[in-house]
Amino acid sequence: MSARHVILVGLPGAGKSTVGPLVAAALGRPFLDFDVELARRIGASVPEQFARDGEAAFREREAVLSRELAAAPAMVLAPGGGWLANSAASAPLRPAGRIIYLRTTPAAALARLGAAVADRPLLADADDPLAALAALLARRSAAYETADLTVDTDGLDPAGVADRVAALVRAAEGGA
Ligand SMILES: Nc1ncnc2c1ncn2[C@@H]1O[C@H](COP(=O)(O)OP(=O)(O)OP(=O)(O)O)[C@@H](O)[C@H]1O
Ligand SMILES: O=C(O)C1=C[C@@H](O)[C@@H](O)[C@H](O)C1
Ligand SMILES: [Mg+2]
Repeated sequence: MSARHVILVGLPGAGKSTVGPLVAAALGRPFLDFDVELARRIGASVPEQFARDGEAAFREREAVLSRELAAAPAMVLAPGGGWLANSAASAPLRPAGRIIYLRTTPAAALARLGAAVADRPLLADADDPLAALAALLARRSAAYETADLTVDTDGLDPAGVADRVAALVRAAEGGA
């Protein structure tokens, strides 16, 4: 099979947007961040889209972008944290992708996010963001665990995570 998209999945704070460009540089492929691309297309940030148009509209936008990318040349992709559990979005892209789960605990994700929790609409209004992240993980972990490959990110810095992802992808592609 030809080279496939490398698709990073995991909780908010897993590091998809941070690690993605490093993986892309290591593999010599373009990088695309869904949240950034959708904000550019719609002309509104993700929190603005949630507030103005609702979550369902945002999820449909993720699905449209996924369908477009299914036929695109191989890239490194960072969808939003809810993409894999949104099967209308992830199913069309799955056959064209190698899915890598950046696994993290809710506590580590929250520590990484810090004040940026305010930019995550599913966490921003929670009385207890740690409990909200744990609830997201409980709902999504079965989907995340269907990834082709997993990297445990707690205790690794972004460069360390990117090195592991790039090495796993090279090994998988070399053996394909
Ligand atoms: N391995 C890591 N070690 C320490 N900090 C990290 C690590 N990965 C990411 N971070 C930091 O965590 C924060 C959140 O990372 P990032 O935005 O990449 O998460 P994300 O997975 O894209 O989340 P979302 O699903 O909300 O888009 C950033 O400040 C980033 O610098
Ligand atoms: O985990 C999620 O469902 C989300 C994560 C972010 O990347 C954004 O896509 C949005 O805040 C939703
Ligand atoms: Mg991100």
